[in-house]
Amino acid sequence: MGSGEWCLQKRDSFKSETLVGNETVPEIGCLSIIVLGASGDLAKKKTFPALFHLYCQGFLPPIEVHIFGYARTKISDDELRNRIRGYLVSERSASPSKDVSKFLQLIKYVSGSYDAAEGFQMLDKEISKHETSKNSLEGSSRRLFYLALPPSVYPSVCRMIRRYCMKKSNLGGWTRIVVEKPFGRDLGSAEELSSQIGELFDEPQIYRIDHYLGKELVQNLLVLRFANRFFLPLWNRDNIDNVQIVFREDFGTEGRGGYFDEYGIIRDIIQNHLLQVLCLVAMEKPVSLKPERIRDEKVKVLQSVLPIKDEEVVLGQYEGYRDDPTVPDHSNTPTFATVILRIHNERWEGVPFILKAGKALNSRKAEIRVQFKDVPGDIFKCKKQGRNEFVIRLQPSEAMYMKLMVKQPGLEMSTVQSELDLSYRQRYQGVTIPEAYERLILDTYDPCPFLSLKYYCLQCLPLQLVGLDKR
Ligand SMILES: NC(=O)C1=CN([C@@H]2O[C@H](COP(=O)(O)OP(=O)(O)OC[C@H]3O[C@@H](n4cnc5c(N)ncnc54)[C@H](OP(=O)(O)O)[C@@H]3O)[C@@H](O)[C@H]2O)C=CC1
Ligand SMILES: O=C1O[C@H](COP(=O)(O)O)[C@@H](O)[C@H](O)[C@H]1O
Repeated sequence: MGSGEWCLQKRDSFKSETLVGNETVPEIGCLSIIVLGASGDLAKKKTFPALFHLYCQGFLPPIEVHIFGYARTKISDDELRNRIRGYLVSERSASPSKDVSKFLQLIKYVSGSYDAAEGFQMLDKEISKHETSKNSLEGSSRRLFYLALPPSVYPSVCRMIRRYCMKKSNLGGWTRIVVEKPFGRDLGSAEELSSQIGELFDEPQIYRIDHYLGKELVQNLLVLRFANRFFLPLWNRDNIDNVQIVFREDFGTEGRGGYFDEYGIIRDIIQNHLLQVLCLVAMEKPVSLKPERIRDEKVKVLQSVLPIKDEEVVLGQYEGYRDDPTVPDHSNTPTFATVILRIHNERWEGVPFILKAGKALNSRKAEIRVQFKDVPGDIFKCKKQGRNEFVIRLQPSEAMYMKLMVKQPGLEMSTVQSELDLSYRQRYQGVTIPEAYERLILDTYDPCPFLSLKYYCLQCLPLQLVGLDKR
């Protein structure tokens, strides 16, 4: 590759193998992806678009794949297709409108409740019909159930899947379930949920996902921290003054009040997305990239977090939140929160980790801002111009930049703050960065050979560990 040219390494699809007893069996059966909660926000904005991107790249060959939507809302196949059509945009498609139409034809919709046999029996019938039409051998079919639903219905949905939608899997087939955050409301409910799901499915069948772990620059954190000599000696309390991890969104609940009001911004964003990022910023080097080893280091960070002080929490609710018809009139659910976490260990003692998240703010941004301490003995008197900062912008427009002091070009010896800027759009021109959900979903049915399975699907982080469960 010549200098200045960059490309995104393309990942080849390959035929996975699955372990049946002591033998590995190739996965040859057809694949059904079932999106439960297909009428919802996540399904429309993230799940179906991610499936579309995978389709455009050849990771969902129509010859072996079918997609099902399931929810209570009574709509036809075409109505579901029309709801999601506008969200299907792919820079990787040579003929977008043709691809959209072909992709939408792969989708079938089944309506039913989340706790009654009838709907799931109907769903099973439709999936089986598709498997038969693809001549999939009994025992070889793969079924991926994606729960784009509030966690309150996970247990009943899992019971229904277990009872009515499981098939033999002795010829390389499998049934997997994907569950979203927030995983319960607090430690007690998370543990209860875990044991309820654990009674129905084996651990390798369960994927608990947090899509922030699939974002390009969150993925980059491990590389950045542990493959660069110059960050190693600086990444500690001697040099870092504070770390800010910020999520801002410029829209409100938009009809999702039924889900959001039950959880609030802390459970929706801070406990999962921002804590996962905090763990990657603060943890020690794991002994390998195995998911269990990364999890071990994250848990150590969380166990070192001190109970949060009331005076280090700010909560708020945006004006107009209660005007959303899906939000109860007297709700006091926070839509904004700032929380300071303090990690009581050798590396981070005294360094505040400031976590901020808010909906309906004036801009959309997610970033990590590492602020360094002032230089001791400042002979240039440049403190007022700002400190060194290292910023990792997760979105929009992925970038990393370092704010640093330089000499103002010219005859005088004066200082000015400038930036070393690695903006991805500029640096990796022509490269399309995958959406977080693309990676996550692909890994649930076609694990990457270079990374361990479940790399992105780490255990949930209990709220109680950091005392967030009381809010
Ligand atoms: N939206 C997003 O951007 C993201 C969401 N998530 C997670 O995905 C999950 C779903 O989120 P989202 O799609 O936004 O939520 P929605 O509020 O849109 O709910 C999804 C669907 O679930 C059904 N539903 C909603 N509330 C209830 C309820 N109380 N009981 C039973 N069914 C209900 C509805 O379908 P019907 O009535 O037709 O059955 C709805 O269309 C959540 O756990 C969320 O944290 C994760 C990442 C991003
Ligand atoms: O998990 C969630 O994330 C989305 C924001 O995701 P992003 O990738 O667009 O940053 C948020 O809107 C939603 O409330 C929450 O459930």
